[in-house]
Amino acid sequence: MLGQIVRSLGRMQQLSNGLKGVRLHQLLSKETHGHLQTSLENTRAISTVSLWPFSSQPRDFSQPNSSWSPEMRKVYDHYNTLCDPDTENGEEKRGPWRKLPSYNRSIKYAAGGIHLSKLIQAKARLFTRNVKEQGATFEYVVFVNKEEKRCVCVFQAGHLLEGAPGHVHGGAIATMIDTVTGTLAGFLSGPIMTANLNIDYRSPMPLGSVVLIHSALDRKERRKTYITCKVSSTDESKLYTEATALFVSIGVGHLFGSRN
Ligand SMILES: CCCCCCCCCC(=O)SCCNC(=O)CCNC(=O)[C@H](O)C(C)(C)COP(=O)(O)OP(=O)(O)OC[C@H]1O[C@@H](n2cnc3c(N)ncnc32)[C@H](O)[C@@H]1OP(=O)(O)O
Repeated sequence: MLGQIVRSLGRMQQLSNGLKGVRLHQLLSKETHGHLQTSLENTRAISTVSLWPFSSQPRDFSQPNSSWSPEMRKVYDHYNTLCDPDTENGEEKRGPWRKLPSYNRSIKYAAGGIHLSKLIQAKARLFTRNVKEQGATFEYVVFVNKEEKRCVCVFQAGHLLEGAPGHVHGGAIATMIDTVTGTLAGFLSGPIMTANLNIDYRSPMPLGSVVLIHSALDRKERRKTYITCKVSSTDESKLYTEATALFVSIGVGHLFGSRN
């Protein structure tokens, strides 16, 4: 068995060596190459979150899927259109809005530090993206406006997030607030951790709701990034939750027990 694995690895190595120097378009059909090229171009535009340390192509969980309600899709389309480039005098100009991709794993080894077993490291998944059934928990997509230092998340709360009967669990709402404010803080300040989160729950959020989570930079002070957050209905007539969050910038060693 072990011998078989070693031989397979050897064959893969030979194949990989043989492929060196071969261009991508020589390996793929014209159409596949075109799709890949477009998706690479879209990914390149997103500066801080595009480094993917794994060998396989990751799935972007923030793409529309069949569980999305018409309301979720409509708001997504609205913000997605803001990300489209404008053409002026035949020249493409990009506005300040970007859609951020969303994967189900964080950066290898930063998932929990070197003290975790290889098995746990391999199985670790992002909390908000760890249920396979589409629409059951957190369906969301984040759009960021770099110039205005703010972002908006369109969030559809699934049936497995129940807290009070028929309504979304406060911890699930806190999770989304931490995720969205943390995404913005990370986008603006690089590696950070949540130091403080204050939440005011203003009205109960029915399960299945589609809501907007607006986050904005309040201020930066040395290593501290302060973010404000409001959760409302998509027409912004109903306020569900308000929050403030503090993120502290960390060095690479922080998650490994070192202060450097
Ligand atoms: C790709 C998907 C993206 C999803 C984004 C998800 C984001 C989610 C992020 C998280 O949920 S992280 C998990 C929850 N957070 C933690 O586990 C953090 C645990 N706490 C720590 O690791 C440390 O306490 C922390 C990094 C927050 C700060 O420790 P440090 O030793 O680096 O900082 P230090 O104590 O020297 O404080 C630095 C500054 O922050 C201030 N500070 C620290 N903790 C504070 C606090 N809790 N409240 C108020 N201020 C605080 C502190 O007073 C000081 O202010 P000054 O610069 O003015 O002196």
